[in-house]
Amino acid sequence: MEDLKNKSLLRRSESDGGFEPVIRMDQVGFAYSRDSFKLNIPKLSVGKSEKLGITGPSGCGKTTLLNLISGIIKQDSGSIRMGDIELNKLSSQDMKDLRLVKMGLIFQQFELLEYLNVVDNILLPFRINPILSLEAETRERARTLATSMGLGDKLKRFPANLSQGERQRVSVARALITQPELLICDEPTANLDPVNRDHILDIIASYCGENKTALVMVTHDQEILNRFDRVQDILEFSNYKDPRRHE
Ligand SMILES: Nc1ncnc2c1ncn2[C@@H]1O[C@H](COP(=O)(O)OP(=O)(O)OP(=O)(O)O)[C@@H](O)[C@H]1O
Repeated sequence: MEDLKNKSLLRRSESDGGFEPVIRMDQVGFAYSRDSFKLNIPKLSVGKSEKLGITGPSGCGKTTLLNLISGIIKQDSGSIRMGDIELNKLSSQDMKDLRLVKMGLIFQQFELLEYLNVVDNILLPFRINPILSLEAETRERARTLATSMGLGDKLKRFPANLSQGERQRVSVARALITQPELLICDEPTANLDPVNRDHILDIIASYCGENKTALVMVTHDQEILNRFDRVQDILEFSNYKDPRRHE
């Protein structure tokens, strides 16, 4: 994708005033196979600076939704757009590039590389794809980001020598180092104690607030959902039958 290679898509539009959706789904249908679990999403969008919480019972399709938004899987029908880019029209390489440049992903498992130290784990997006060039300024930014997350004295440590909360802070910094327009989080604090949970959520919220980054986060935790502008229960969009509900 030439635009991405020229990095013109790296720039944010200043004219969108925050109302233009960063991601927009229309009439999206998805099934892993016939006669199985299905998602049907008439409309769902997330605007610049908006914080959308995603919830619903286990198995109702929350991770599937995140995988659709991040282009890891393709919908069967309908459209998913990021700005004016229709995701399913991209080749798989262009989709990977788009994901790398415009999206930050944070998961429940921290997914750090054990043989890289804190700074090099944060810089991973720059190491795996030539469309992002690793400059001295980026390295400095990684150090500053890590320091702002309380990792300033651990920049050269390897993941094995970090606590759970520290590991997740590294993975948050790695998701933010590319200055994404959209941050996608799948239960990012599920493996953390309440103190570390609140610390990570505060870091994410303040980053998104300062940078007008759109946030989509899956969580079961009602306390976390209270922090969001909007909450969407994915059960509404899926044919999943919740065993806890009696007809
Ligand atoms: N690769 C796959 N192939 C077939 N079915 C799948 C696949 N991945 C998930 N499913 C099914 O799709 C449904 C939705 O799964 P998904 O992981 O999106 O749910 P979830 O709401 O994120 O669940 P949890 O809260 O337990 O993580 C489930 O019924 C699951 O069994």
